[in-house]
Amino acid sequence: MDTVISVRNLNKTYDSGFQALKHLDLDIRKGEIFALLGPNGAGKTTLISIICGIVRPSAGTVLAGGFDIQHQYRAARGKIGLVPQELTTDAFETVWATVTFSRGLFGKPRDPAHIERILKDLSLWDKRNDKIMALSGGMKRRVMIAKALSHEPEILFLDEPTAGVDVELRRDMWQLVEQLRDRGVTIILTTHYIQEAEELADRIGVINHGRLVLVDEKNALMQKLGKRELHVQLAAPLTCIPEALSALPLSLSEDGLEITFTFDARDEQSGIAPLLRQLEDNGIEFRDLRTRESSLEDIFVHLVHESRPDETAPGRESA
Ligand SMILES: Nc1ncnc2c1ncn2[C@@H]1O[C@H](COP(=O)(O)OP(=O)(O)OP(=O)(O)O)[C@@H](O)[C@H]1O
Repeated sequence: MDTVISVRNLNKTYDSGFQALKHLDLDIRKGEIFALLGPNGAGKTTLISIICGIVRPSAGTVLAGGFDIQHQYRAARGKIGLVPQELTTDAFETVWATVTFSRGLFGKPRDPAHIERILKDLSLWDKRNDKIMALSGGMKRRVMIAKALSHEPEILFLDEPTAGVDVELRRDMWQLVEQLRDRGVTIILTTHYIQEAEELADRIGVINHGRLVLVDEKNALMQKLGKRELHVQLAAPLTCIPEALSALPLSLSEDGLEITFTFDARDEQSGIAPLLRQLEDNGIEFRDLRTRESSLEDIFVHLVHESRPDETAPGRESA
Protein backbone atom coordinates (compact mmCIF):
# COMPACT_ATOMS: atom_id res chain seq x y z
CA MET A 1 0.00 0.00 0.00
CA ASP A 2 1.20 3.56 -0.76
CA THR A 3 2.64 5.59 2.07
CA VAL A 4 1.40 9.20 2.22
CA ILE A 5 3.25 10.30 5.33
CA SER A 6 6.60 9.05 6.39
CA VAL A 7 8.11 10.10 9.71
CA ARG A 8 11.68 9.07 10.52
CA ASN A 9 13.61 9.30 13.76
CA LEU A 10 11.68 12.36 14.93
CA ASN A 11 12.88 14.07 18.07
CA LYS A 12 11.56 17.20 19.69
CA THR A 13 13.10 18.95 22.65
CA TYR A 14 11.35 22.21 23.53
CA ASP A 15 13.38 25.26 24.58
CA SER A 16 12.50 24.44 28.17
CA GLY A 17 14.64 21.29 27.77
CA PHE A 18 11.60 19.02 27.81
CA GLN A 19 11.84 16.16 25.32
CA ALA A 20 8.34 15.74 23.91
CA LEU A 21 9.13 13.22 21.13
CA LYS A 22 11.73 10.48 21.19
CA HIS A 23 13.00 8.67 18.08
CA LEU A 24 9.60 8.40 16.54
CA ASP A 25 9.04 6.48 13.26
CA LEU A 26 5.64 6.27 11.61
CA ASP A 27 4.19 5.54 8.17
CA ILE A 28 0.64 6.51 7.28
CA ARG A 29 -0.96 4.59 4.41
CA LYS A 30 -3.01 6.15 1.67
CA GLY A 31 -6.73 5.98 2.32
CA GLU A 32 -6.66 4.79 5.92
CA ILE A 33 -8.13 6.22 9.09
CA PHE A 34 -5.31 6.27 11.59
CA ALA A 35 -6.04 7.06 15.23
CA LEU A 36 -3.29 8.39 17.43
CA LEU A 37 -4.24 7.57 20.95
CA GLY A 38 -2.53 8.76 24.08
CA PRO A 39 -3.05 10.31 27.49
CA ASN A 40 -2.66 14.05 28.21
CA GLY A 41 0.79 15.36 27.42
CA ALA A 42 1.82 12.22 25.51
CA GLY A 43 3.02 14.23 22.49
CA LYS A 44 0.08 13.93 20.06
CA THR A 45 -0.26 17.64 19.28
CA THR A 46 3.52 18.03 19.06
CA LEU A 47 3.69 15.23 16.49
CA ILE A 48 0.83 16.64 14.40
CA SER A 49 2.26 20.15 14.60
CA ILE A 50 5.64 18.93 13.31
CA ILE A 51 4.07 16.94 10.48
CA CYS A 52 2.06 20.02 9.47
CA GLY A 53 5.14 22.26 9.60
CA ILE A 54 3.93 24.40 12.52
CA VAL A 55 6.60 23.24 14.97
CA ARG A 56 10.23 22.54 14.03
CA PRO A 57 11.63 19.14 14.94
CA SER A 58 14.95 18.94 16.79
CA ALA A 59 15.94 16.03 14.56
CA GLY A 60 14.39 13.69 12.02
CA THR A 61 12.43 13.99 8.78
CA VAL A 62 8.80 14.15 7.70
CA LEU A 63 7.66 13.51 4.15
CA ALA A 64 4.07 14.35 3.18
CA GLY A 65 3.02 13.14 -0.24
CA GLY A 66 6.73 12.62 -0.95
CA PHE A 67 7.72 16.21 -0.05
CA ASP A 68 9.92 17.18 2.91
CA ILE A 69 7.94 19.39 5.29
CA GLN A 70 11.01 21.46 6.18
CA HIS A 71 12.74 21.82 2.85
CA GLN A 72 9.73 21.67 0.49
CA TYR A 73 7.23 23.28 2.85
CA ARG A 74 4.68 24.64 0.37
CA ALA A 75 4.43 21.45 -1.64
CA ALA A 76 4.24 19.27 1.47
CA ARG A 77 1.77 21.54 3.29
CA GLY A 78 -0.47 21.67 0.22
CA LYS A 79 -1.06 17.94 0.64
CA ILE A 80 -2.36 18.41 4.17
CA GLY A 81 -5.52 19.82 5.68
CA LEU A 82 -5.44 20.49 9.41
CA VAL A 83 -8.45 20.83 11.67
CA PRO A 84 -7.04 22.17 14.94
CA GLN A 85 -8.51 21.60 18.39
CA GLU A 86 -9.47 25.22 18.83
CA LEU A 87 -12.07 26.87 16.61
CA THR A 88 -9.98 29.59 14.99
CA THR A 89 -11.96 31.47 12.42
CA ASP A 90 -13.31 34.95 11.93
CA ALA A 91 -16.69 35.08 13.64
CA PHE A 92 -17.91 38.00 11.50
CA GLU A 93 -17.22 36.34 8.14
CA THR A 94 -19.76 34.26 6.27
CA VAL A 95 -19.24 30.54 5.81
CA TRP A 96 -18.70 30.99 2.07
CA ALA A 97 -16.14 33.79 2.48
CA THR A 98 -14.08 32.07 5.15
CA VAL A 99 -13.82 28.78 3.24
CA THR A 100 -13.01 30.58 -0.04
CA PHE A 101 -10.34 32.62 1.75
CA SER A 102 -8.69 29.49 3.16
CA ARG A 103 -8.29 28.08 -0.35
CA GLY A 104 -6.63 31.32 -1.46
CA LEU A 105 -4.05 31.00 1.34
CA PHE A 106 -2.66 27.94 -0.40
CA GLY A 107 -2.28 29.84 -3.66
CA LYS A 108 -4.98 27.78 -5.35
CA PRO A 109 -7.09 29.45 -8.06
CA ARG A 110 -10.70 30.23 -7.19
CA ASP A 111 -13.00 27.26 -7.70
CA PRO A 112 -16.57 28.03 -6.57
CA ALA A 113 -17.73 24.59 -7.76
CA HIS A 114 -15.27 22.90 -5.38
CA ILE A 115 -16.33 25.09 -2.44
CA GLU A 116 -19.97 24.35 -3.25
CA ARG A 117 -19.25 20.60 -3.24
CA ILE A 118 -17.52 20.76 0.15
CA LEU A 119 -20.27 22.84 1.72
CA LYS A 120 -22.90 20.45 0.39
CA ASP A 121 -20.95 17.40 1.61
CA LEU A 122 -20.70 18.93 5.05
CA SER A 123 -24.37 19.98 5.15
CA LEU A 124 -23.32 23.63 5.27
CA TRP A 125 -24.80 24.72 1.96
CA ASP A 126 -27.91 26.25 3.51
CA LYS A 127 -25.70 28.20 5.92
CA ARG A 128 -23.28 29.54 3.31
CA ASN A 129 -24.39 33.15 3.77
CA ASP A 130 -24.62 32.98 7.56
CA LYS A 131 -21.98 34.57 9.76
CA ILE A 132 -19.84 32.03 11.64
CA MET A 133 -20.86 33.48 15.02
CA ALA A 134 -24.50 32.63 14.30
CA LEU A 135 -23.76 28.91 13.89
CA SER A 136 -24.09 26.14 16.45
CA GLY A 137 -20.97 24.49 17.89
CA GLY A 138 -21.38 21.47 15.62
CA MET A 139 -21.73 23.66 12.52
CA LYS A 140 -18.64 25.65 13.52
CA ARG A 141 -16.67 22.42 13.64
CA ARG A 142 -17.92 21.57 10.17
CA VAL A 143 -16.74 24.96 8.96
CA MET A 144 -13.27 24.16 10.32
CA ILE A 145 -13.31 20.93 8.32
CA ALA A 146 -14.53 22.76 5.20
CA LYS A 147 -11.66 25.24 5.57
CA ALA A 148 -9.17 22.39 5.94
CA LEU A 149 -10.53 20.73 2.78
CA SER A 150 -10.72 23.93 0.72
CA HIS A 151 -7.37 23.41 -1.04
CA GLU A 152 -8.14 19.76 -1.91
CA PRO A 153 -5.64 18.06 0.41
CA GLU A 154 -5.09 14.31 0.26
CA ILE A 155 -4.49 14.05 3.98
CA LEU A 156 -6.69 15.42 6.74
CA PHE A 157 -5.54 15.82 10.33
CA LEU A 158 -8.22 16.10 12.97
CA ASP A 159 -6.85 17.07 16.37
CA GLU A 160 -9.34 15.87 18.98
CA PRO A 161 -12.34 16.26 16.64
CA THR A 162 -14.91 15.48 19.29
CA ALA A 163 -13.35 16.94 22.45
CA GLY A 164 -16.11 18.36 24.59
CA VAL A 165 -18.97 17.62 22.19
CA ASP A 166 -22.11 15.73 23.13
CA VAL A 167 -22.73 12.12 22.17
CA GLU A 168 -25.04 12.93 19.25
CA LEU A 169 -22.59 15.34 17.69
CA ARG A 170 -19.80 12.83 18.20
CA ARG A 171 -21.74 10.24 16.18
CA ASP A 172 -22.35 12.84 13.46
CA MET A 173 -18.65 13.60 13.32
CA TRP A 174 -17.76 9.90 13.08
CA GLN A 175 -20.12 9.52 10.16
CA LEU A 176 -18.56 12.51 8.48
CA VAL A 177 -15.04 11.14 8.93
CA GLU A 178 -16.09 7.84 7.35
CA GLN A 179 -17.65 9.67 4.39
CA LEU A 180 -14.44 11.61 3.83
CA ARG A 181 -12.40 8.43 3.91
CA ASP A 182 -14.80 6.84 1.42
CA ARG A 183 -14.00 9.75 -0.88
CA GLY A 184 -10.31 8.89 -0.75
CA VAL A 185 -9.04 11.29 1.94
CA THR A 186 -6.49 9.80 4.32
CA ILE A 187 -7.47 10.70 7.86
CA ILE A 188 -5.29 10.99 10.93
CA LEU A 189 -7.04 11.84 14.13
CA THR A 190 -5.86 12.26 17.68
CA THR A 191 -8.13 11.31 20.47
CA HIS A 192 -8.39 10.67 24.18
CA TYR A 193 -11.54 8.70 23.56
CA ILE A 194 -10.74 5.04 23.18
CA GLN A 195 -14.23 4.38 21.90
CA GLU A 196 -13.57 6.83 19.07
CA ALA A 197 -10.51 4.89 17.94
CA GLU A 198 -12.34 1.59 18.35
CA GLU A 199 -15.25 2.85 16.28
CA LEU A 200 -13.39 4.58 13.46
CA ALA A 201 -9.80 3.56 13.00
CA ASP A 202 -8.29 1.08 10.59
CA ARG A 203 -5.01 1.31 12.47
CA ILE A 204 -4.14 2.63 15.88
CA GLY A 205 -0.94 4.14 17.20
CA VAL A 206 -0.52 4.49 20.94
CA ILE A 207 1.79 7.28 22.05
CA ASN A 208 3.01 7.76 25.59
CA HIS A 209 5.82 9.96 26.96
CA GLY A 210 6.85 10.91 23.43
CA ARG A 211 7.28 7.36 22.20
CA LEU A 212 5.10 5.33 19.90
CA VAL A 213 4.45 2.40 22.15
CA LEU A 214 2.65 0.46 19.46
CA VAL A 215 1.19 0.70 15.96
CA ASP A 216 -1.08 -1.99 14.62
CA GLU A 217 -4.26 -2.82 12.74
CA LYS A 218 -7.12 -2.30 15.14
CA ASN A 219 -8.50 -5.80 14.76
CA ALA A 220 -5.09 -7.45 15.01
CA LEU A 221 -4.32 -5.36 18.08
CA MET A 222 -7.45 -6.45 19.81
CA GLN A 223 -6.84 -10.08 18.91
CA LYS A 224 -3.16 -10.14 19.77
CA LEU A 225 -3.34 -8.29 23.03
CA GLY A 226 -6.83 -9.17 24.03
CA LYS A 227 -7.66 -11.36 26.93
CA ARG A 228 -10.87 -13.24 27.02
CA GLU A 229 -12.97 -14.15 29.98
CA LEU A 230 -15.29 -17.05 30.44
CA HIS A 231 -18.09 -16.38 32.93
CA VAL A 232 -19.59 -19.51 34.42
CA GLN A 233 -22.97 -19.09 36.15
CA LEU A 234 -23.23 -21.70 38.88
CA ALA A 235 -26.35 -23.66 39.82
CA ALA A 236 -25.54 -23.28 43.53
CA PRO A 237 -23.30 -20.74 45.31
CA LEU A 238 -19.74 -21.61 46.39
CA THR A 239 -18.06 -20.11 49.42
CA CYS A 240 -14.62 -20.39 47.83
CA ILE A 241 -12.81 -21.87 44.83
CA PRO A 242 -12.18 -25.56 45.70
CA GLU A 243 -8.58 -26.52 46.46
CA ALA A 244 -8.48 -28.86 43.44
CA LEU A 245 -9.04 -25.86 41.12
CA SER A 246 -6.75 -23.40 42.89
CA ALA A 247 -4.00 -23.63 40.24
CA LEU A 248 -6.31 -22.19 37.56
CA PRO A 249 -6.78 -18.43 36.89
CA LEU A 250 -10.23 -18.32 38.46
CA SER A 251 -12.07 -15.77 40.51
CA LEU A 252 -15.34 -16.09 42.35
CA SER A 253 -18.01 -13.38 42.47
CA GLU A 254 -19.05 -11.99 45.85
CA ASP A 255 -22.35 -13.83 45.86
CA GLY A 256 -20.52 -17.08 45.02
CA LEU A 257 -22.69 -17.66 41.94
CA GLU A 258 -20.21 -16.86 39.16
CA ILE A 259 -16.73 -18.10 38.38
CA THR A 260 -14.59 -16.06 35.95
CA PHE A 261 -11.86 -17.83 34.01
CA THR A 262 -9.32 -15.59 32.21
CA PHE A 263 -7.42 -16.88 29.22
CA ASP A 264 -5.23 -15.55 26.45
CA ALA A 265 -7.06 -15.02 23.15
CA ARG A 266 -3.84 -15.95 21.29
CA ASP A 267 -3.65 -19.45 22.75
CA GLU A 268 -5.02 -22.17 20.55
CA GLN A 269 -5.87 -24.16 23.64
CA SER A 270 -8.08 -21.89 25.68
CA GLY A 271 -8.27 -24.34 28.55
CA ILE A 272 -12.07 -24.14 28.62
CA ALA A 273 -12.68 -27.86 27.98
CA PRO A 274 -10.38 -29.05 30.81
CA LEU A 275 -11.93 -26.42 33.10
CA LEU A 276 -15.44 -27.68 32.45
CA ARG A 277 -14.29 -31.28 33.07
CA GLN A 278 -12.72 -30.27 36.36
CA LEU A 279 -15.89 -28.47 37.42
CA GLU A 280 -17.83 -31.64 36.74
CA ASP A 281 -15.27 -33.85 38.53
CA ASN A 282 -15.64 -31.60 41.57
CA GLY A 283 -19.41 -31.76 41.52
CA ILE A 284 -19.87 -28.09 40.54
CA GLU A 285 -22.90 -27.67 38.32
CA PHE A 286 -23.39 -24.63 36.10
CA ARG A 287 -26.40 -23.03 34.45
CA ASP A 288 -24.83 -20.82 31.80
CA LEU A 289 -21.55 -19.83 30.10
CA ARG A 290 -20.60 -16.48 28.56
CA THR A 291 -17.35 -15.22 27.04
CA ARG A 292 -16.23 -11.59 26.89
CA GLU A 293 -13.36 -10.10 24.88
CA SER A 294 -11.27 -7.32 26.31
CA SER A 295 -12.02 -3.89 24.88
CA LEU A 296 -9.51 -1.51 23.40
CA GLU A 297 -9.75 0.31 26.70
CA ASP A 298 -8.37 -2.71 28.59
CA ILE A 299 -5.52 -2.93 26.08
CA PHE A 300 -4.78 0.79 26.19
CA VAL A 301 -4.66 0.98 29.97
CA HIS A 302 -2.33 -2.01 29.98
CA LEU A 303 0.01 -0.52 27.32
CA VAL A 304 0.21 2.93 28.83
CA HIS A 305 0.84 1.45 32.24
CA GLU A 306 3.60 -0.78 30.84
CA SER A 307 5.37 2.07 29.06
CA ARG A 308 5.79 4.32 32.11
CA PRO A 309 9.44 5.35 32.11
CA ASP A 310 9.65 5.38 35.90
CA GLU A 311 8.21 1.91 36.22
CA THR A 312 10.49 0.04 38.59
CA ALA A 313 8.60 -3.20 38.94
CA PRO A 314 8.46 -4.69 35.44
CA GLY A 315 6.19 -7.50 36.50
CA ARG A 316 3.41 -5.15 37.58
CA GLU A 317 0.47 -5.14 35.24
CA SER A 318 -3.01 -3.80 35.26
CA ALA A 319 -5.51 -6.61 35.00
N1 LIG B 1 5.96 24.99 23.66
C1 LIG B 1 6.24 24.08 24.59
N2 LIG B 1 7.27 24.24 25.44
C2 LIG B 1 7.57 23.31 26.38
N3 LIG B 1 6.90 22.15 26.55
C3 LIG B 1 5.86 21.93 25.73
C4 LIG B 1 5.47 22.87 24.71
N4 LIG B 1 4.39 22.36 24.06
C5 LIG B 1 4.12 21.17 24.64
N5 LIG B 1 5.00 20.92 25.64
C6 LIG B 1 5.05 19.71 26.49
O1 LIG B 1 5.24 18.58 25.66
C7 LIG B 1 4.46 17.49 26.12
C8 LIG B 1 3.57 16.97 24.99
O2 LIG B 1 2.57 17.94 24.72
P1 LIG B 1 1.47 17.73 23.59
O3 LIG B 1 0.61 18.95 23.57
O4 LIG B 1 2.15 17.31 22.36
O5 LIG B 1 0.68 16.49 24.19
P2 LIG B 1 -0.73 15.89 23.77
O6 LIG B 1 -0.53 14.42 23.71
O7 LIG B 1 -1.25 16.57 22.57
O8 LIG B 1 -1.58 16.26 25.03
P3 LIG B 1 -3.14 16.67 25.15
O9 LIG B 1 -3.86 15.40 24.93
O10 LIG B 1 -3.22 17.15 26.55
O11 LIG B 1 -3.42 17.72 24.12
C9 LIG B 1 3.68 17.98 27.33
O12 LIG B 1 4.36 17.58 28.50
C10 LIG B 1 3.72 19.49 27.18
O13 LIG B 1 3.69 20.11 28.43
